[in-house]
Amino acid sequence: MTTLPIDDETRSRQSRNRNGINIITDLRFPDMQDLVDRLYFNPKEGLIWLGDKRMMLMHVEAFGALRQELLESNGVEFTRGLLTRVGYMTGQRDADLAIKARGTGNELDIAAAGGQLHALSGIVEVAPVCIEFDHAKGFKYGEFTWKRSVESDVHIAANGVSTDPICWMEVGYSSGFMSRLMGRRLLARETQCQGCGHDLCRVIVKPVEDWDNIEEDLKYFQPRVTDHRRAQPVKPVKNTPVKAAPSPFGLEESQPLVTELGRPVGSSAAYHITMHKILRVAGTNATVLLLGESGVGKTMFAHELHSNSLRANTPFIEINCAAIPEQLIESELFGVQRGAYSGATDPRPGRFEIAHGGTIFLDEIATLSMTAQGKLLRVLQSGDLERLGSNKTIKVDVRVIAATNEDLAMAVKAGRFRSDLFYRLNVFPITIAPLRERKDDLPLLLDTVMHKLCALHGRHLAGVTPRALQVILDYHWPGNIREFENVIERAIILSDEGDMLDIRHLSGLDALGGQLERIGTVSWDSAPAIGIRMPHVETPSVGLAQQDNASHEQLLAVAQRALQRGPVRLSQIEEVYIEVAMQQSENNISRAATLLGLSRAQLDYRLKKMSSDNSSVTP
Ligand SMILES: Nc1ncnc2c1ncn2[C@@H]1O[C@H](COP(=O)(O)OP(=O)(O)OP(=O)(O)O)[C@@H](O)[C@H]1O
Repeated sequence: MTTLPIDDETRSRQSRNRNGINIITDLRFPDMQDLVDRLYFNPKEGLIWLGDKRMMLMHVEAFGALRQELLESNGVEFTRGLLTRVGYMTGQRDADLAIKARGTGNELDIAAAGGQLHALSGIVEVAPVCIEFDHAKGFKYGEFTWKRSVESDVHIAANGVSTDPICWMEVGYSSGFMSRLMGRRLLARETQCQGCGHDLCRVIVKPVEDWDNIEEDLKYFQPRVTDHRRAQPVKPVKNTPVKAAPSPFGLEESQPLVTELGRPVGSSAAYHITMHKILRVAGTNATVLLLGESGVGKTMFAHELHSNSLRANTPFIEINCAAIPEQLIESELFGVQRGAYSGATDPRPGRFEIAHGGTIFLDEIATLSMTAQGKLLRVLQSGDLERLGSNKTIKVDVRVIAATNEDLAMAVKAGRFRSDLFYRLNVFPITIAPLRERKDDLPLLLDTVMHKLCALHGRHLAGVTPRALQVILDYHWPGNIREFENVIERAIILSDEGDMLDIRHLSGLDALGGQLERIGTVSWDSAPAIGIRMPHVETPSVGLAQQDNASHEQLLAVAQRALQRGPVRLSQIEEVYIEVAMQQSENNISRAATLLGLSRAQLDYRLKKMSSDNSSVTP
């Protein structure tokens, strides 16, 4: 892609290079007229737009009153969490606008748009202090000062000087903006704050893994910890469960955040809406119906619901109705009396009895036989069941969570599902959006899944290359999070110890229809790309992304001409690129490897292979 000329102000920055870390100081933001030009007022129709997003003007006093009421009625933790997440979401939206507005400029200008849009929205005046990036790993450190933050002003006006930093929404904004821009989890922290009486606020942004005690900050990005206020028990569960299984995802607030890896994560609006619904219904005894495509996380959310319920310390019994043969499903769910059929030599409790006092999760509910549907309806209505072959009624107290990826209303119409059961189950439906509609979750998911799977496979990876990130963020993930986990797991296994996870490791995506969109990276002047994602920019395709000056059309033309002349060996193309990279880097293997997006060891291996292949064909 083309790089716009750097304006005078940006050029005035000082750049030092130390141990592969580029430190840029004396930064000044570029002219922001391009951003101002995207602010439209249409007072006649009551509309304000910033880019393609509708905005609103709000009195700072009104915001202050709202914030104060939240603080007084819900406490600091709740208010901080809420404002952090509102800020995070706004930052993500502004990052999209920054990419659209400055997509053809250099990366520093795109990043600067965050501070400028924050100021344009009247929230805070931002000044950059220092930015560092690592040649191998990308963005490493950013330091900014803030003046006149809206939150410090309203906080001081209402409460006086605070002992702790209080620009929660602004911190959320910076974290959201930078995470969206870099395609990985970055976190902003206020190290000094005007709300505490300092001259100005000072903010540091770093990758999540480079901060200590990160759990303290991260909990505000998830609604569950701060928003969770359990309802009082509707009625105490009296009976001891038949077989108590410890809940794998218990959510006592005193529990360490280590459980984070086994619990849902996300930062998209759709994710937050789902979590809010889960938490709202968790404290009741209502039956819940989880809807959504395969692999979106229905099972995981069912666990989350149980863990947040009054039954958290009671059994959570999970049953996949589709995995059990039709003739066995009734005995499995409701139990068997001795002699109910030949072979039933012992009486056996069903899953409902085992779940007594706890929760049963019926996955793939649409596959239940009509008889089983009838029995399930009875349990839901009266809590009564009879084991197969028995007349004795057993009373159970079980909360039911059901899930399906089918349209149950259609199944009712087709006569495959009882309408009375459908209405009974549909008391509180929660639809979980597919991953393609909540791409904001991807950086957080990638981070979580990488940590989990690297630990599982004993691999230590240096990170993810910008171009691989771009593919991950732009792919439409038809198999949702399950597919995402599989692709990342395969990629981790294919990577060598110490590698950066790269496009060549993402093999599963090609197999799924080759739906990769065009990708590309932009350069930070002549330094390696720091990973800003450019989803809508027409740039060279996979494997050619490093050649930021070649247009896609030019490369297509070369490929077309070559193939018209006859068959082409892909390995030959690879060799040609390696040769050119070696020439351009004057045979410096490390520099050539950087040009090709490879590690030094990988290029070294290829060079040796090329030379042994060539010597074996030379007479
Ligand atoms: N929000 C999330 N955060 C982290 N991991 C997730 C999230 N949602 C789902 N996963 C992971 O994705 C995988 C698929 O999730 P899950 O089995 O819950 O999907 P599902 O909708 O129940 O699928 P199916 O309909 O096929 O039963 C699991 O490994 C789960 O751990």
